[in-house]
Amino acid sequence: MASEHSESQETNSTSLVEDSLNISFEDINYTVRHGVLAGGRKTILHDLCGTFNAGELTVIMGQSGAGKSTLMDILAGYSKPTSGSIYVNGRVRNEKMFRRRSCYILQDDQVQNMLTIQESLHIAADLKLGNHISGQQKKQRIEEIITSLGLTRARRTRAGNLSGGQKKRLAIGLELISDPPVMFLDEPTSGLDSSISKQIVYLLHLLARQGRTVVVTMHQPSAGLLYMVDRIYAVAAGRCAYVGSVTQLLPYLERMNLMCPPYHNPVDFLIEICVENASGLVESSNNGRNNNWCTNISHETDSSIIEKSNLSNCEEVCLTTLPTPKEDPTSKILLALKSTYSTSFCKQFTTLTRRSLLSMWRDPAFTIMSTGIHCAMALFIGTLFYNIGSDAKYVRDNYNFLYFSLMFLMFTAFSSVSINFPEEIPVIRREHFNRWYTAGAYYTSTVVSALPKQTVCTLSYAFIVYWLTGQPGEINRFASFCLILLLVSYVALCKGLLIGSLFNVKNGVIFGPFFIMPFTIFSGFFLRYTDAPFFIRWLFNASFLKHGLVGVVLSIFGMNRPNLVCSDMYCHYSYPIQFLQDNGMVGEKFSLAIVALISIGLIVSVLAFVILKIRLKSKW
Ligand SMILES: Nc1ncnc2c1ncn2[C@@H]1O[C@H](COP(=O)(O)OP(=O)(O)OP(=O)(O)O)[C@@H](O)[C@H]1O
Repeated sequence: MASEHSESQETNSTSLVEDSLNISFEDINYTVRHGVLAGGRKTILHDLCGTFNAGELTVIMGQSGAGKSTLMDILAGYSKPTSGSIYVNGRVRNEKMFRRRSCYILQDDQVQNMLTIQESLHIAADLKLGNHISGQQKKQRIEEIITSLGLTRARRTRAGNLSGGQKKRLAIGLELISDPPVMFLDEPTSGLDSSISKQIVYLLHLLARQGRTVVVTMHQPSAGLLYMVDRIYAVAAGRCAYVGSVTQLLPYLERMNLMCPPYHNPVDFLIEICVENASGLVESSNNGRNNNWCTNISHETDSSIIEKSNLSNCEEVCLTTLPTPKEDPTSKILLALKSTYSTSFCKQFTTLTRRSLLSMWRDPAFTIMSTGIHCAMALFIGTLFYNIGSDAKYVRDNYNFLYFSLMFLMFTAFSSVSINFPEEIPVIRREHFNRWYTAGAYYTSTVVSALPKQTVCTLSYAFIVYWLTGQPGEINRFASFCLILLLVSYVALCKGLLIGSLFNVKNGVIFGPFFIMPFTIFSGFFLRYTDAPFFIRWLFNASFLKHGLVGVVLSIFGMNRPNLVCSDMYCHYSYPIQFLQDNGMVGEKFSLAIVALISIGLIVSVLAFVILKIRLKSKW
């Protein structure tokens, strides 16, 4: 096969003019580390070869653990093979170019639950088509997709309320916006009943018939689906057991004296006998090189397929209005762009922020609950420390109140993001891989759209407690107090994003406190900076809570605050300067606390972004 392929790199110009992309691969090996300490390696794919053509629906099938998803990941460009080559129309694949012409719909595909089908498609069109396609054309494209995928009646239904089949169709529709000629789908029918599975496979069959190369993995396609499948690629323990048409499968097996019982699904039979006859099958298929059994690919008419597969319920899926890639200029307009992404960073950022805010607006329960909790806690704390602010007798209590406020805001901001953010990762992974937006645009929009809620919650809390605890009625002190609380909650929010980027929800809940608790120890509240051993003092400077505590204490007791009234015989802290001195804060500066908080916030944000980027690149 190698000789058939030109070794020249696939050039941009050739990709631009080609509407159909045939994919072939040669000697694909994939090895992973097996046991970090043992240093062993495990080979998952062994010298796999094969060809998947445009205009055909190819199903990669095999037992669980055979290596289907691994092969699919490699073909889609999601992971790199350890060795081997992939060709597009006979030329070595240019990965960057290929990713612009293909899409990958993952198994755990998730959509934005709070948005309706129509809104999701509009956002996808804004991100994937940008300003290169006019508003009118975008609208027309969305209408075509909605009609073709049979989603007209559900167009105003939120994705979270859609059935499994409708959700899958929406996921496919979102990628069809930019009309990629190559589509990869990992287990598109998993979790769906047989009638919905038929609908999905019929849709994929029609998409293939329009000239696309459609490759899907399926554990074990049922007999009812096989009429719509053009090519089967059976994987057995990382090797190819059969490549060819459905109709040729039985003759292929019979030639090897493997007789499928009458009325038995040949695919089920192949899967059953795969293990014990693996070596013979792999030899016979020449590990995917033997294309003799592909000659009879039927290309049956739609009416005969509908009849044979009993597709009466599926008439709603009908691609009559969707133009074929040949007729549709969208893909070519997008390919002519120099950049990998169709839209600028700004456009991606504004569209993603709009989407986040819209989702938040649609699901106000979380925002209302958060604000409610902040207000309720503020009332409780305000009542507990009622009117202590101007009395020298309660300076210690006031200090405790200030520290508690920082801790409360830190934990609420941290946990709200560290729990919510990991749930978004599967959506971001798909959209980012399919070049909707850069990781930077997504990350920036996430931070920016989280700020309004955090600001409202923090200011509600600050306003209530400041007033109830009877702090000085000076606008600049109140403003400084609010500013510090806001900055502390923003830094905690960024730390939440960092943990959310690193861990899933479960591990985030377990490990999150380990990441945040050390900052409480080095805040200066439990152990004063001046009392700490010399070699750990730097940890105080790295603790945002220390700078937060300095900031709030200075805003209440610093800035030349006059002496406090004493309601007792003797008050040790009638002179605010005395309190600052005892807590080692005399030399501290409010402006430095602000600078330190902003710097720590920026460092944590950058770290969270880098981790998110790494996570999106890897499968972790
Ligand atoms: N990173 C890895 N480390 C160790 N083993 C791995 C790794 N990735 C995949 N495997 C193993 O490789 C084999 C093939 O995995 P793959 O997910 O491709 O199978 P599959 O055919 O798609 O299975 P399923 O139908 O259950 O999804 C499995 O045995 C899996 O455990």
